[in-house]
Amino acid sequence: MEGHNLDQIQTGDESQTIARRVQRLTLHLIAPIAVADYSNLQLLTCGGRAKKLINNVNTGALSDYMRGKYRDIQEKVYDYFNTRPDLQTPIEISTDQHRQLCMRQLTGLVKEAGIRPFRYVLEDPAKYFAILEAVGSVDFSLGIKMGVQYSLWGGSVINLGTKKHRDKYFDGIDNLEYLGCFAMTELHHGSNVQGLQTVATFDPITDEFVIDTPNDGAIKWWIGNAAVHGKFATVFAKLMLPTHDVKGLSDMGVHAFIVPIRDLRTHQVLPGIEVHDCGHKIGLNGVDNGALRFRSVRIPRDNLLNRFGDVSRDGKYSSNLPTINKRFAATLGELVGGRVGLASSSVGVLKIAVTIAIRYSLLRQQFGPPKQPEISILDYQSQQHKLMPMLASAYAFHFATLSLVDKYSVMKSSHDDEIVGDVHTLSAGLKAYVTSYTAKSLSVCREACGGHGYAAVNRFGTLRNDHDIFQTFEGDNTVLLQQVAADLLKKYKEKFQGGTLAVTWNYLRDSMSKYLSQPNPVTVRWEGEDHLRDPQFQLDAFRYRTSRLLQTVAVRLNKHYKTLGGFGAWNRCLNHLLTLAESHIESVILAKFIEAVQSCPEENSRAALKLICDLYALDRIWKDIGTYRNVDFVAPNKAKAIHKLVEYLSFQVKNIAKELVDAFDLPDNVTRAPIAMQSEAYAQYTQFVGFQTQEATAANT
Ligand SMILES: Cc1cc2nc3c(=O)[nH]c(=O)nc-3n(C[C@H](O)[C@H](O)[C@H](O)COP(=O)(O)OP(=O)(O)OC[C@H]3O[C@@H](n4cnc5c(N)ncnc54)[C@H](O)[C@@H]3O)c2cc1C
Repeated sequence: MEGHNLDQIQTGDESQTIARRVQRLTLHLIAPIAVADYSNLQLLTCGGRAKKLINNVNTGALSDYMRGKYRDIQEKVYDYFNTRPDLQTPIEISTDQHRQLCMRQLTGLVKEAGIRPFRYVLEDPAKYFAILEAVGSVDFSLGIKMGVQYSLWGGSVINLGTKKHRDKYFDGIDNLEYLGCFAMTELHHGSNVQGLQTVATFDPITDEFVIDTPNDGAIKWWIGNAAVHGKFATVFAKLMLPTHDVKGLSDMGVHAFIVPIRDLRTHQVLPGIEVHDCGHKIGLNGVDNGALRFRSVRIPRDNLLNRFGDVSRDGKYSSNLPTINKRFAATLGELVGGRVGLASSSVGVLKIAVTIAIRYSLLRQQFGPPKQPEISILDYQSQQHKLMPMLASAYAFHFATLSLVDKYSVMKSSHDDEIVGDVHTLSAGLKAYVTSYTAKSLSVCREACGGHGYAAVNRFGTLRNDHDIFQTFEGDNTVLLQQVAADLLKKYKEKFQGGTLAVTWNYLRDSMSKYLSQPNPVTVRWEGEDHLRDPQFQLDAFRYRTSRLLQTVAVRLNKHYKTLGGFGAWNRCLNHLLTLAESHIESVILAKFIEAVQSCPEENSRAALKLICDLYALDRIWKDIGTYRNVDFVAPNKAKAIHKLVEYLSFQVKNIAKELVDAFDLPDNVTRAPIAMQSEAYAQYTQFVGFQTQEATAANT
């Protein structure tokens, strides 16, 4: 690293200076306390460009730009829990107590604070997601319990059902009288929903469905709210209709049914239903996940959620959708809201973690030049390298998920087919990409805070454990990314057959030929800062990579198809397909970030956003520099210039890191880690473990 910076210094007497510096730098490694000349090191790090530093950020203006239109309701959530210390989750708590506390938190939110999220699931999804993010920052178990109640159980009733279901269940779901579950996953089948085995057989004599678990592999597993609190479950099962042929029954595919599981008055589990507790988990222990087995459980025909398919009194099936696959896609399609919520909540987790790590890194001092004060650990290039691209990513994801939420809201009101398709793919991709990134970053943040990052009170343990499963539920990330890749391939095929392309993927239509031609031998060598910081260059680089990946995987799939068939060919190219999906999602994120920079009305905030957007883009290019070099998109000199610029931008961002995390506008009662308090952090930390304040100690002696 240092050698690379030293390249900038040319000739002559300076070589001796360089030698001395190298010696000092080496000494620094052996005996850190003996570092001689930090200011020189700083200059080397910045490549002498300190004059261009952005030194001030208008935090208020930036925060206003970021906060979106639903910050007020988030503040209402924060304020409510701030005034109710009895509802705050202690660091150490048993599973049973945590579940009860989580239930009291949810009841308090709805009945005492008067925040009724359910109506927003349909009417104003953006407001619903804003509440979800705020509630998650109180306790992620609470966020998930609320999500199970309103997006999963409630969402399935209103999105998969019809007016009669809405009329009957809306109020009870809204006021928590009808606590419910979403029972899709089984012991043997999670990702492969079409493999579900639970059956719902229509009995024309009694006009009922009979729900059965045919074998132990079909036990509903992991069902939130089932172990303790749920009264109802939306159960996903194969709808079987009696026929008059030899088969006797016809499988109409997976449908959703409302099944009461506990008595509304006594809370006893109803006959024919067996419930067991999935037990203590790695995280989210405030949520009571359970397993359900059904033995000839009878429910009225009306309990079929019949928006996409219905059964008449005489046992005739009807649907506007012609095939099982189309009905299945429509059913699952209504559930994408959960993914949108997880993607934006995951950004909320990332913001909290980055805020704690950066505030502490600014406070914490270790080592320094001889006879000079110690320096903040954020002044170390390595700490900047860990945290500054992460801060830039938190901003990038913020704008990308805001735009996803907006698009989802439009989809809910317009039902426009093109937007529906776009939201499905985008929600799958962003959920997968953002949650994977956040999960990895939580460990980096913990490590960046050293030993104090390991204290449970400083939050990284809970954040990491609670968030980890975001990568799996609402669709396993690896499976979701394949949906993105499949969609890109579909669009690619359409392009070459002359079809139109959906909005988000427009760049494929506009630029495929440009990106698939050989890179210009002159521009691959351009290394000037203005060029590298030009959004057009950055977007071109991202899209070039995606287009190449898309074209090469299409060729490979085609080749393997002949010998391996569709499934085998897909599996042979799977890693390639996943890289393609991630690359595409990164392009979408960057495009949204660039748009957000350009739309920012206040100059000072725009400059700060431009800086972190450049860092986001160039850091991603640098992380994948092997690919860019392999295809000669960048020449060696340009690769080196990108690396230098990433370090320089990280250094610049470091100078405004405090303001950038302040602009997230997360109050201390949300971040909560004593080491990240905005004042007296060390004092708050020492008091947490039991030491008195210095004033109190003095008064007692
Ligand atoms: C805490 C918690 C709460 C939950 N809450 C609910 C709930 O309320 N209701 C509900 O119905 N479900 C719930 N679930 C279940 C959750 O939705 C499933 O766990 C999830 O869908 C993944 O399914 P799976 O566990 O069967 O994993 P699997 O599908 O078995 O995946 C295991 C591994 O195999 C890989 N894999 C699978 N298929 C492929 C493929 N095609 N290509 C490449 N790799 C593949 C995956 O990437 C993964 O690494 C919950 C789970 C947990 C842990």
